[in-house]
Order: sequence, then structure tokens, then C-alpha cells
Amino acid sequence: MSSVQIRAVNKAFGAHRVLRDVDFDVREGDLSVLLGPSGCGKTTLLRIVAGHLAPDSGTLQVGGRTLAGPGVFVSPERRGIGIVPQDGALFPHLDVAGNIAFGLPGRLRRKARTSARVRELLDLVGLPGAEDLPPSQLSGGQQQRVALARALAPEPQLVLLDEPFSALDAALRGAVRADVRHALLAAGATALMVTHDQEEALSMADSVAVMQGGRIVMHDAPANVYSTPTSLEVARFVGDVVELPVSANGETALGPLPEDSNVPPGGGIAVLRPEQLVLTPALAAPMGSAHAVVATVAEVEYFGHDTLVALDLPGASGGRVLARCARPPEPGSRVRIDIEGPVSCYATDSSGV
Ligand SMILES: Nc1ncnc2c1ncn2[C@@H]1O[C@H](COP(=O)(O)OP(=O)(O)OP(=O)(O)O)[C@@H](O)[C@H]1O
Repeated sequence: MSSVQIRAVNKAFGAHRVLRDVDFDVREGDLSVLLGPSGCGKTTLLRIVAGHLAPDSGTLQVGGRTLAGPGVFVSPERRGIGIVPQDGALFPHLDVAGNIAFGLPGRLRRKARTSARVRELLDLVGLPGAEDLPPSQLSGGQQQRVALARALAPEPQLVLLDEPFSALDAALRGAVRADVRHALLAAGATALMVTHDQEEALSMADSVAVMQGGRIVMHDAPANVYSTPTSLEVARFVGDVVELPVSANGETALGPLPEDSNVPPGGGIAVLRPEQLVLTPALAAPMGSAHAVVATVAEVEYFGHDTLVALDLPGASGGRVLARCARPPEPGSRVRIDIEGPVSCYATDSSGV
């Protein structure tokens, strides 16, 4: 069931059309992530859902209730939507309990009930016992957890998260992401998050909506967005790519593509992820593989958990491709390249937008 329904939403600032006929659903209980480059319209869409902006046309429903549409505009405080802003934006003069209770309607702020709810929320976000702390004594990650607890306090229909981890340093970000994901799941909340960080989107979301130029160009499960992107632009945006010209009969510089590849009738560009290039030391490779391409290791970039390997393909016009693998081969050594998994192909003139 859809909790959020956005239909044909348009928004312009003066002559600048920022949202173009946006259709978008978030299923109940899901975390959907809006992912896209800076300026594509993510925040504008989030602000329309929050009620901080009105669409020029189109409709917005949350939980079956129309919040914006022809002749309808429900004010932000009446939408039943919780918001986690970029930097937490906690009230500095209130302690943690005061910040969380601030999210509760006035009539519910009876001391005993409030403190039970605050305790429950602090457990949920992994900060038990933090009631009396002032925000100044919390780390950035802890502040974001309190901001989430405040947003969840009134049991909103929907929680909006606006780049909630962008102010955190890289070491902290992973842990806070996992905790926030866990808390949203435990609360059974429906959530919509904005980010331009593809790793964040792929690791947290139930579904990822890729936005480009004011449109949603793909909305699917993270694995599908990564492995079978609907356009070259989406492929390039959600991860590293190896782009190879492909002929109409499926030939590339790495040999023929698997039979089931969607090669356009006139040929085009085949797109692989670097980890789809499987490397075997050329000496150890079994003989007789008609299509094996042997390349020379040009550069190795070691990251600990994996290694990026730049490979020079044979022949004057061979070019260079990037592979990702667990064990770094020796620079200068020769390796056989095999392709693993599905390969998406696009017509050369497809911009995908
Ligand atoms: N109030 C406004 N008045 C005029 N132009 C605006 C306004 N708000 C946003 N814009 C413009 O609309 C475009 C989309 O902005 P938006 O903030 O939605 O993008 P975004 O995808 O969230 O980008 P970022 O990731 O950088 O926040 C930008 O070109 C921005 O300058």
C-alpha cells in the first residue's frame, strides 16, 4: 500500500522549471531515498511534501489524505509529518528530554506519560539514559539520533530526512546510518530521505528514486538501480562504470557479451561495474578459451577491503578499463579478463534524461 502518492507535480521558480511532472510513490513502512546530483530538485520535492512550498500543479497525498492539490493546501503543522533536518537543529536551551517532548502535542505533555514516551524513544535510537543532557554535550551523531527521536515522538504518518548525515565525519556516518535505519524499522515508520551520496542511498533504502533535471528517471530496489540501470546517466550516477563500445552483434573490446545482453539493433555502449571484470593471472588461465582477453595491469589502487585495478587492453586502440577485485595483482603483470553477471547496453545517443 502506498503511503505517499505524488502525481504530476510541477514547480518552477520564475522561469526555472525545477520539478517536471513528478510521479512518485512511497510504500507504507518503506524508507525511500531520493538520490540525485546537486540542483536536480530533491530538496524542492521534500519541501513540497513537508508543506514548506506549494506545487504549481499536481497532487500530494499522504496516508490517503490530500495535502496539496487543486484548491487544497494543508499547512505543515497539520500534516502529521516528522522532519529530521541536516544538522539536527536541536533547541540548545532544552535538554534531550525537552527536545524530544517538544515533538509531542501539548495535551500529551503530562509529565509521567511524557517521560515514559521519551524513555521509549531514547531506547529506540540507542541513547538510553540521555534525558538530562544538554545538546552541547552530544556528538553530531547523537544529536541526529535525538532529532530522529523528536521527529518520531508524535507517531507521524511520514518522516522526512534531509541529508541527515552530511554534517557527520566519515567514520561516524556508517554507524549512525545503521542506527537510524534500525530505529525507523523498529518504529514501523514510513520515511523519505534525500541524499546525493549513492552509497548511503544503496545501503539504507528499500527503494531508490534517482532524480535528474527535475524528473524521477528510475525508482526501484537498490540492487536493480545498481545492476540494471534504465539509462547510461543513471548507471554513471550510482557507481563506477566501465563503458565499452558494443557492435550490433555484441562484440566489445573484452570479447562478445553474454547472449542475453540487451544490445541495441545498431550497437551502442555496454556498461559494466568494475567488479564484473573477473581477473585471473594470465599464466594460470586455462588454455583454449576462444574469447579470453589478456590485459596488462597498469595501476593498482589498494583500499584494504578491495582494490581498483587499471588495465591496458591489447592492441593500438585497446584503451584502459577499471576492475575491482579483492586481491591486488602485480603492476605490470598480465591478467585474463572474464565478464560476470548482467551487462546493460544503451544506444549511443541515449542520454537517458
Ligand atoms: N526558493 C528558491 N528560489 C529560487 N530558486 C530556487 C529556490 N529553491 C531552489 N531553487 C533552485 O532550484 C534548483 C533545485 O534546487 P534543490 O535545492 O531542490 O536541489 P537539490 O537537488 O536538493 O540540490 P542540493 O543537493 O544541492 O541541495 C536549484 O537550481 C536551486 O537554485
